[in-house]
Amino acid sequence: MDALLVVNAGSSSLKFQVFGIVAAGLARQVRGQIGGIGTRPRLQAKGAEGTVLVDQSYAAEAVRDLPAAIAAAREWLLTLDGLELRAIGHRVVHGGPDYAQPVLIDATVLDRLASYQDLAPLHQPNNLAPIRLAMEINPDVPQVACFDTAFHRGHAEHTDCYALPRTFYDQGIRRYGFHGLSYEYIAERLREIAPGAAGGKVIVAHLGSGASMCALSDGRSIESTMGFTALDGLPMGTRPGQLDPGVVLYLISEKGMSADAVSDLLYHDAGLKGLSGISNDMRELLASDDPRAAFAIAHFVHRCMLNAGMLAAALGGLDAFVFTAGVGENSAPIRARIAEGLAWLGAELDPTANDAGGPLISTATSRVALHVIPTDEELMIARHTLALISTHHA
Ligand SMILES: Nc1ncnc2c1ncn2[C@@H]1O[C@H](COP(=O)(O)OP(=O)(O)O)[C@@H](O)[C@H]1O
Ligand SMILES: CC(=O)OP(=O)(O)O
Ligand SMILES: [Mg+2]
Repeated sequence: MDALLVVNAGSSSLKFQVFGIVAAGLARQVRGQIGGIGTRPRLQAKGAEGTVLVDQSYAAEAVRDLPAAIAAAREWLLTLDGLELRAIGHRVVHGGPDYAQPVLIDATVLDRLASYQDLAPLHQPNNLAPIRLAMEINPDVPQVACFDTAFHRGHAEHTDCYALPRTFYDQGIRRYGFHGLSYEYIAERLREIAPGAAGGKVIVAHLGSGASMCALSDGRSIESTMGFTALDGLPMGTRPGQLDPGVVLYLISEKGMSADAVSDLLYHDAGLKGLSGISNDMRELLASDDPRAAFAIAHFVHRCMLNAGMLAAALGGLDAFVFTAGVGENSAPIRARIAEGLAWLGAELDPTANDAGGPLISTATSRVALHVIPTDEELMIARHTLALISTHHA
């Protein structure tokens, strides 16, 4: 069967899917991930009918980082039979000022994407490594890059800029926003499951190891909590979210930290991990009775509530609020606490529906509909990849 492989390297997970290319379009064959990288690594994959193909846990040291996860996933994928690889679609977190659409990758494109490495150090190297590997091993298989930033590129310029002299904007120092493939997928799903709200004012909260929110107006992104890099906005597993830039200046000039040391702090040792001193993994914090875990969670919920208010202002109201990604899809207690912070906007949680995981978790009288929608960045990537290789070969 002709097949398309999709690779999505996140900050704590490597997700992958294999699709058959059939007359009707795409037929999912495998959906898998290695999650809990560096904490509780676990390779899981399911087949077309949801049958478990593999479920294997590793010691934390065995899959310490994304490159190790890529190697482990590759080893497992090579055991699959009967698939003729026709294309590979990749999530590439940063598309910089150049890419507002998915692109077929060649050496020139790859060089340009590598030049954004410092703008997404947690992701871009891990997004590009499998591209280079596949170019070496299968140079004839076309590869497509799909960007987290692309969905936000329609933002109005006055929302997309920092209040810096104009020349900085022209140099590409802008509020790009991320998780765009997830938001694009949710906007599509909303049109199917809640067409009324989909045409209105919606906030989508992508709460995973990386976390952000997006304001959707009639299905288009008009604002996001992330900016130039994926450090801004909400607190995350190991990133602080919004931070006064004065803190960075102070650490360098007064505390003698090098730029590398500050970068390490902001990408690897801050966020839930830094604040709790326990873990970057929300599951471990929820399970802990250490007060520092509760403190980190309280901070996370507080910042989610504040950022939701900001995006509601950008939209001029709110019709629906969507929870997605690892925490948003799986944690009823976190959803409940964030929903409490949306009560002033007219959101009313249905606790039974929330505990059952949704999909609709608001009461019948709630003025704001609350949804849980599992995201599928890989499906979005597969569609873009198929569309690009089809036009390219036509
Ligand atoms: N049942 C759960 N309760 C709370 N948090 C969860 C649960 N399941 C997964 N998570 C959180 O989701 C995170 C992973 O989300 P995911 O969207 O896959 O992240 P990423 O793509 O950024 O690596 C984990 O770090 C974990 O904290
Ligand atoms: C951009 C980003 O933070 O991605 P992830 O949530 O997959 O780490
Ligand atoms: Mg992710």
